[in-house]
Amino acid sequence: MEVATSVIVTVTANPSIDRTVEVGALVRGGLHRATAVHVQPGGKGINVARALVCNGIKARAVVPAGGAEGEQLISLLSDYSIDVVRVPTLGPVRMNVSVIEPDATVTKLNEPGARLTEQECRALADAVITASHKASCVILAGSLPPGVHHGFYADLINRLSGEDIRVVVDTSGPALRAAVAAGPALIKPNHHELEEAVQRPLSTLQDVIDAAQELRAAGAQAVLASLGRDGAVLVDENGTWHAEAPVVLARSSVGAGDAMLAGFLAAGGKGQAALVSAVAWGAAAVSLPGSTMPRPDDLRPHLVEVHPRIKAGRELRGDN
Ligand SMILES: Nc1ncnc2c1ncn2[C@@H]1O[C@H](COP(=O)(O)OP(=O)(O)OP(=O)(O)O)[C@@H](O)[C@H]1O
Ligand SMILES: O=P(O)(O)OC[C@@]1(O)O[C@H](CO)[C@@H](O)[C@@H]1O
Repeated sequence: MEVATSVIVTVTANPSIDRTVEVGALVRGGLHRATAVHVQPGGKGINVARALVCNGIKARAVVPAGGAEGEQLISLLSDYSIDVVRVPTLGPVRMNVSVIEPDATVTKLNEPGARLTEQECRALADAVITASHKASCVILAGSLPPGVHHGFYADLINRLSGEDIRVVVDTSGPALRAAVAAGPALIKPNHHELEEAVQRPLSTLQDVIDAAQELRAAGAQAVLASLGRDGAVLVDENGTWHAEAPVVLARSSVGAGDAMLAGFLAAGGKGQAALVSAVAWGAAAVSLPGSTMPRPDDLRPHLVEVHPRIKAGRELRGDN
C-alpha cells in the first residue's frame, strides 16, 4: 500500500510542551545553570507529524489541548505545515522537561497530563475517526493521560478495521499490550518497551527478534524495534532485518524514535528500504538539539548498513 502519497494522521492522546534544558554534569540536589533551552511542541504523534512535514509529506495531527499551555502548543504547531485537528479539553496540556548533559545523557521528567473527562475521551475518539477519513495510515502514539482507559488505542484499531487504513501504534505498558491484541499493522517499541511487553530482559539481537515474533503471534502484524545506537530491527511476514547507521555523536535523543517511525512511513512503511530510511531519520534526529526533526539535508541513508546476515548473538549496547 502507498503510504506516503495521501495524508498520514497522527494521534497524540497526551501531548506536551517539551522543554529541553542543556546543562553541565547533573548533580542530584544541585543548582544547574542552563547553557541552552529549547521549547518545542511534543508528544510522540506530534513529533512524527513534524518530521513528516519537514520532509514534504502531508500530515494531520489530532491533538487534545486545553488551558494556556494548550494555546501555546497550538501556537508552536503553527510553525509547521501540519493540519492540526484540535479537540478542546478543560485541563491544560502538560510540560515535559528533558535535561541534557554534555555527554548527551538525557534525564526526562514527564508529567502525567491532565485528566480527560468521559465526554472528552469520546470527543477525541470521534475526532480520530473523522480525521482518518481517506487517510492511508493512522499512528496512535504516546502515553494515555489519566481518565483514558488502557484499551483506548485498541478500541480505535477496532473502529478503523473496516477501512483501508494501516494503523500503527507506538505506546507502552498495558496500552501497548491491549493494542497488540487488536491487530495493528505495525508497532514501534523501543528496547525498554519491548522488554516490558514480553516481561523479560532482552540482551541480544536474537532476544529482540524472539520478543518481536511473540508480539506478532499476539496480534501485531509487524514490529519495528528501535534500539538506540544499535539501530533497528524489523520483523514482518516477509522476514527479519537489522540495520544501523554509523554511531553519531549524539546531541539529544529526544524524539529520535518518532523521527525513526516517520522515516519508515515516509519510505512506504514496509520492508528493507523503509527500514533504511527509518534508521537514517533516527540517526539524524539524535545529532540535532532538543527534539528537532531532521530535514532532507540532514539525512544520510547511504551510510545505513543492512546486515545481510543478522548476528543473532550480538549483545546490545543500549541507549544512545
Ligand atoms: N547514537 C546513535 N547513533 C546513531 N543512530 C542512533 C543513535 N541513537 C539512536 N539512533 C537511531 O535513532 C533510532 C531511535 O532511537 P531510540 O531507540 O533511542 O528511540 P526511542 O527510545 O523510541 O526514542 P524516543 O522515545 O525519545 O523518541 C534508533 O533506532 C537508531 O536508528
Ligand atoms: O509520556 P509519553 O507520552 O510516553 O512520551 C512523551 C514524550 O517523552 O515523547 C516524546 C519523545 O518521543 C516527547 O516529545 C514527549 O515529551
